[in-house]
Amino acid sequence: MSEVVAVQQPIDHAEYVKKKIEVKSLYFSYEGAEILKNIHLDVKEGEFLVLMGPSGCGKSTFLRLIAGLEQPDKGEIIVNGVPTTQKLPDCGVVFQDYSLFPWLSAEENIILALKQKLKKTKKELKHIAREYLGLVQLSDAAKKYPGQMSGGMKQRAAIARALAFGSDLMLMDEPFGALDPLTRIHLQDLLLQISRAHNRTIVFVTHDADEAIYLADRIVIFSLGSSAKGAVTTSVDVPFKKPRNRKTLFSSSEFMEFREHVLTIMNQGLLDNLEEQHAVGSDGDGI
Ligand SMILES: Nc1ncnc2c1ncn2[C@@H]1O[C@H](COP(=O)(O)OP(=O)(O)OP(=O)(O)O)[C@@H](O)[C@H]1O
Repeated sequence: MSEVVAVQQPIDHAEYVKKKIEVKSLYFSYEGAEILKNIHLDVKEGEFLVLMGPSGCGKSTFLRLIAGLEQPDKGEIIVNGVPTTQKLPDCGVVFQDYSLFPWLSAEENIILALKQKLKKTKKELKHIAREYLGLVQLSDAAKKYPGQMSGGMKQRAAIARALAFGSDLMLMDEPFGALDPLTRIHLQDLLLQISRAHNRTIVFVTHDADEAIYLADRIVIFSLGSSAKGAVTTSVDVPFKKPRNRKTLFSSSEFMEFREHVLTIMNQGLLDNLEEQHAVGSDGDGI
């Protein structure tokens, strides 16, 4: 039995654990197509929650709703006890398009974000920006503009900005997708370290099952419903104690079994969806 693998549940379900995010009976549609239907989800303070699921099932939309960038058709999202309709939550975000201002350098992009929040001199803000660019191994690119950076560099600059922003809630949409494997490992460990040291709550989207299991306290799997139905979610607690040793974890039979379990839930969702589409097709106009 490997030393990092634990069979008992690591998540504290005691009542005093504070809820960071409460999603209550959430419905959301784009142009009449229901994307999310009746989603209920609580995220605890300090929890590392990973969202998985096939492309197009609504994971990014769900993050945008939590950030208050979209509003629910029905239901509500409460962050720190306040509905997102009343107040935009204080959160650091990394979205797939990086959202860097093209006319500002990597460093200036971070300084601009910090300026809105921290009462510090330009020199102090620059110092913080440099510190976080260093953490994501981008010190040499501080003066570069987004147009002069690769996809992976822009992604790291956006991560540095979100980390520097210092919010205790981070919403991250496939933040490591464009990175080479070594940089990805480095940033996974950096994120885990920061989340533990500062008790940050993280909601993180990935398509990579290994990354999900290594990082998460809990994985929520989104499955595509039929277009009339909206996505459904399944929540799975990750049964391995933190901090995790990557090598020991990935070589354990418990990890392989759990990975299989997660992938089975994902595949089942896809198969159910295909069957539903087939059933709808055969009831239709008999093509
Ligand atoms: N601004 C928009 N207007 C209309 N439809 C949209 C818009 N944004 C997303 N959609 C649709 O909503 C659905 C969910 O998209 P979303 O980006 O949330 O999925 P996702 O699970 O994050 O996908 P991926 O894994 O590919 O990033 C898709 O069918 C998409 O086409």
